[in-house]
Amino acid sequence: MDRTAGPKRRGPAGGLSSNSRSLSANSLTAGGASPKPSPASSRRRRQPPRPADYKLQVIIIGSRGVGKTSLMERFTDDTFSEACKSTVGVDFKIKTVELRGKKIRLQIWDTAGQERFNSITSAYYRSAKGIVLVYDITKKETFEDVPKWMKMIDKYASEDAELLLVGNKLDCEVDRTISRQQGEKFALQVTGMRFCEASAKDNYNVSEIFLKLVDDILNKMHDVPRHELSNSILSLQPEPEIPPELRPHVRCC
Ligand SMILES: Nc1nc2c(ncn2[C@@H]2O[C@H](COP(=O)(O)OP(=O)(O)OP(=O)(O)O)[C@@H](O)[C@H]2O)c(=O)[nH]1
Repeated sequence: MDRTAGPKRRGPAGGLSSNSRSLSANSLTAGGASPKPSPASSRRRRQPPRPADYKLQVIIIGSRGVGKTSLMERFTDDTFSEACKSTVGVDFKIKTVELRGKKIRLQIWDTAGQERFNSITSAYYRSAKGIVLVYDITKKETFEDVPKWMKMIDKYASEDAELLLVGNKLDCEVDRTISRQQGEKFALQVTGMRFCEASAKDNYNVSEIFLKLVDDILNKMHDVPRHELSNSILSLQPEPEIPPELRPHVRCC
């Protein structure tokens, strides 16, 4: 499969809300003096949480130290650590998001950037409905590695997987070595690939990355009525000016 040729896939928009996996109000015990709960509260307590309408898998790939784990943890737990702990093999976290009335259980696979784990991580590409390919805007070599990661995608991922290229560490603007235009230009060459810059540290565009990906994945699924998805507009934080020649083409989240 070669994604580097052919027409661009259409980019849907998405208006959405999200919520982390949390204790349901239904799990709280009823208070009050009576040891016997009222029929209404007893009904509430027994009610199981609404099951997810969809279960989706998303994988995060990219070179060592670009911030894959940080993006995942920022999205799932709203935490950030300055410590550099290399992922060994793969790790995952789950977050449930709500998108236009649909409950989606998102399983996010965080892969090791070190090449020696490629034989392990490649096994997780096939089932991913969405792929986030990350580079570090301050480290040229991580951007130069992007074609290598594209080869992994071409080899192991489903052709239907939604792709998003992310230039992370936008908070380190002074150390930037890869311009936004370079990232956009690369994404333009790949069929249907979106592009955005983000900062796991500053929590900039992080939830947008995952929610946009989910939105795109849902758009592809037949049983979601088109009219439910057509009005979605993802609220983005303002981004730097895009040169006019690139604006109409780039699918930016
Ligand atoms: N300034 C800044 N630092 C970041 C950002 N994201 C991650 N980092 C730092 O970059 C280092 C590597 O982050 P990780 O999330 O472990 O990177 P990774 O891509 O998961 O690394 P591997 O597991 O080795 O492939 C850590 O010290 C993070 O604190 C960011 O947005 N801004």
